[in-house]
Formats: sequence, structure tokens, C-alpha cells
Amino acid sequence: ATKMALRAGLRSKRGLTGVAVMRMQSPPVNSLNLELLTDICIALEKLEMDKSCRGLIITSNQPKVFSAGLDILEMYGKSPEHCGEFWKAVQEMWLKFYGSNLVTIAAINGSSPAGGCLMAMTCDYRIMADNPRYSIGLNETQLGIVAPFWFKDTLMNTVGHRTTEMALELGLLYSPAEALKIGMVDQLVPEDQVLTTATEAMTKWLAIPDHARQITKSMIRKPTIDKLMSNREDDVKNFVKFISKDSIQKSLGVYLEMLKKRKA
Ligand SMILES: CCCCC/C=C\C/C=C\C/C=C/C(=O)SCCNC(=O)CCNC(=O)[C@H](O)C(C)(C)COP(=O)(O)OP(=O)(O)OC[C@H]1O[C@@H](n2cnc3c(N)ncnc32)[C@H](O)[C@@H]1OP(=O)(O)O
Repeated sequence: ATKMALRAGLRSKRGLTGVAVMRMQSPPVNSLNLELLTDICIALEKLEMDKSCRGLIITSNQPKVFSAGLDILEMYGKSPEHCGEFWKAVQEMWLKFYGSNLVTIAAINGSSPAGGCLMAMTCDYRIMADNPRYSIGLNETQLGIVAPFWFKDTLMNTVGHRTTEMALELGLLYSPAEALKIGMVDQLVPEDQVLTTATEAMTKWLAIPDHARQITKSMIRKPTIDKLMSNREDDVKNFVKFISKDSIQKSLGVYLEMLKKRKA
């Protein structure tokens, strides 16, 4: 049986029509594997074509975690062919979200490292649960891997050049308060208010005529999107070459062990 990885539907409560809520529910931590990435892309594609849909809120159904980022098991001990397919799906998710015509809001109700942070940063607006136990950031270097240029560009477009240098080189994970301070998220609210606040924020964004907002968004994001679009195949090749190295595989193995030990 196929597992429903997310739910997307159009809501009409409280006068808010044309807004879909996508809830990632891939236990235990919504790590972005091929299946979840594909489901998310298909759902977004359908919403994008649905003329009655103007906005999307993405959130998590898993407790304490928005998304643990890319599923390390998709990159560890896998064939180069598999790694290539996986990376294409990661690219596709980023391209679809970063270039979406919809108003996209991330309701970050838990930790959101690496690919989870990337996904949130593709949205137009980010609301995070004000819980100091949660963290968000691009921590790739801590795993011994390198965030590719389009992860870096997304971060730089969000928080600026100097903060990106520090954040990426040190692989920093920020508390919600720190993330708000550097502009990685836009608003903090108590955990039980993340979704309602996202809905309120959506009302403000939907008050702007779609065509004006969409053209403006495209004008700002297109150069970053074009950069990946014109380098997609090389980016896949670079990823496969990099991730297949013995030293990188070893780092990933050590990191996975650390995750398991930390739990024990
Ligand atoms: C120069 C050329 C460059 C080319 C480009 C090359 C390379 C770039 C490649 C990739 C970029 C990578 C991006 C990524 O997203 S990598 C993923 C990074 N993610 C993390 O570091 C997060 C790790 N997880 C956590 O910190 C925690 O799990 C959590 C999210 C804070 C949640 O904590 P909690 O205590 O609630 O859960 P557990 O830690 O107990 O985890 C439960 C269970 O899940 C497993 N798990 C967690 N995260 C992942 C993951 N990302 N992938 C796979 N599995 C994961 C964890 O091991 C536990 O498993 P178990 O079997 O023990 O139950």
C-alpha cells in the first residue's frame, strides 16, 4: 500500500479560500527521501495548476520536527545511479518551491536542519515555533559535506553575504530567537499558534493582486533559478562524484552512528 506522505487540501474556513495546507507526515522525522520529495512535487504541481488555489502553507504532522533535511540513507551506501536520481528530485523540489506562483508560507513547528531549512527558505514567509529546543540552519559542513551553490544562494538571498559566510562555513544551527535575529525566519509564535498565525499572514499576502506579486517574485528570484536551470546536469554529476568519495561516505557513516548513539 502506498503511504500518504502529505495531505494537501483547499480550506475554506474563516473566509480563507484558495489556501492549501500541506502536512508532511513521513515518520519519524520527515527526512526528505525520494518518495516524500516526489509526493511533495506532485502535490505542488497540482496546486499550481488549480486556478482556485492562491496560497500554500507547508507544515509538519510529526512532533518536534518540521523536517530533518535530506534523508542521509538516500546518499549513504547507494549506487551512483540512485544518488543521481535522488539529487534530481532534490533539485526539482527546490525549483518548484523557489519558483512557485503561489504565496508559500512555512509553518515551522519543529527543528529544521539542512534540507529542511532549505525548504523553509524557498517560501515567501516563515513562522517558527518559539521553542528554544528547536533549531534551524544549514549544518552540512558539520556532516563533512558541502552545501551546493543553490543552497548557498538561497541562504544568501535570505540573510545576506556575511551571515551566510558564518552560517555555512561553521554549519551553524540557530535557535528560533537567533534565526529571527538574522532574518532566517520572519516571526516567532507559541507552538500552538504556528498554523493560525500562518493563516493570518496568508490573508495579508493574498490582499496583493496575484499578477503584481508573481511578477515581482519572479524578477527577484529568476537569476538564482536560472543559475541552477542552466547547470542542472553538471550539478548532478558534481553531487554524485562528491558523495561517492570514500572519505565522504565515511563521514556520513560516522554522522549516522552519532545520531543513533545520541538517541541511546
Ligand atoms: C563541491 C560539490 C558539492 C556538491 C554537493 C554535494 C553534497 C551536498 C549534499 C547534500 C546536502 C545535504 C543536505 C541535508 O539535508 S543532509 C541531512 C542533514 N540533517 C541533519 O543533520 C539532521 C539530523 N537529525 C537530527 O538532528 C535529529 O534527528 C532531529 C531532526 C533534530 C530530530 O531529533 P529527534 O531526537 O526527534 O529524532 P532522532 O534524532 O532520534 O531521529 C529519529 C530517527 O531518524 C533518524 N534520522 C534523523 N535525521 C535523519 C536524516 N536526515 N536522514 C536519515 N535518518 C535520519 C535517526 O538516525 C533516528 O533513526 P533510528 O533508526 O535511530 O530511529
